[in-house]
Amino acid sequence: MTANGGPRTVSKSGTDDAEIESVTANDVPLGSPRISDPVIESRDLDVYYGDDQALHGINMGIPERKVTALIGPSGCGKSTFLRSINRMNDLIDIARVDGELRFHGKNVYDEDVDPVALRRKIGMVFQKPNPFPKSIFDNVAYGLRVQGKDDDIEDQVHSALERAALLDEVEDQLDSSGLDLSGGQQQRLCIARAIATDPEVILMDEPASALDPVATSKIEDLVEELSAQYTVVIVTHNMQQAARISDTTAVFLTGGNLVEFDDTNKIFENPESDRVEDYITGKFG
Ligand SMILES: Nc1ncnc2c1ncn2[C@@H]1O[C@H](COP(=O)(O)OP(=O)(O)OP(=O)(O)O)[C@@H](O)[C@H]1O
Repeated sequence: MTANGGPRTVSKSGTDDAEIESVTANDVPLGSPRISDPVIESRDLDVYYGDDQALHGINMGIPERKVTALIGPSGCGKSTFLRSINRMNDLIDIARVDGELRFHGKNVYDEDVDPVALRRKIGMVFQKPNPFPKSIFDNVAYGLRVQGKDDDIEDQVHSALERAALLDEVEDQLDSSGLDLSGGQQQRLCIARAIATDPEVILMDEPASALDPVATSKIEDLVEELSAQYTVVIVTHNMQQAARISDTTAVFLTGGNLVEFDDTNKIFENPESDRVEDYITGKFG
């Protein structure tokens, strides 16, 4: 489990000036592995809800085709950061973003970026499975039809269900309602829906927190498999889950600060920050 380019430690005390210079943003979290060509990069990202600042100067590069976990205590801004990646915060009237969030080097907050087109490239799966009240087939076909990509739709739906590790269980009931599936199956259906239109990035906000242990384990296996093809960014409250499935881990702490970001093994075995160590070992949070 290594980030692209391997784990490279840059401490805030500044032992490697060249490395710090290469980060044009003002401040980097502890750790900060060198990631060549990150698919997503936040630079001095601040997010406000009205007068309240939820995120402070987040600087982070997310490696391509890896699983990056966002962890930290409740209210520290994990979901806010996740939503800032595909501009879902635009849907919250009082939310405001400063700084940059780059996707392949382009700031997604530039005026010429269409958030709907952006969300086709950066899909999202939510905490509570939210299939449409339609058949299993139509759930997966929905985005393809909206985008006019309905050639070979049968094949595309089958392929998405297969990649979401659901096809074997639903092959004979594609016309049944998606709402009749179990919670775990519904979540995999939502993942199939998200990947059917072939995004590059999948954002997941605690996708297994509403599921039982067996369904959770299936989602975890699936997340690892998906990272062969997609960049996955996942918010989780479950530290064992982050340790099991992610390659890199970002630790946010109370107040909306990204304190440490590194190779997952490093975060869990030998974090730089005492506060992160206290959090990981369950002393608070
Ligand atoms: N829609 C909103 N309107 C106003 N404030 C919000 C909104 N969403 C989040 N916040 C505030 O922003 C801060 C960060 O919340 P966020 O949900 O991003 O944290 P989180 O780390 O994901 O929390 P949790 O683990 O509990 O889901 C919190 O103080 C929260 O109250």
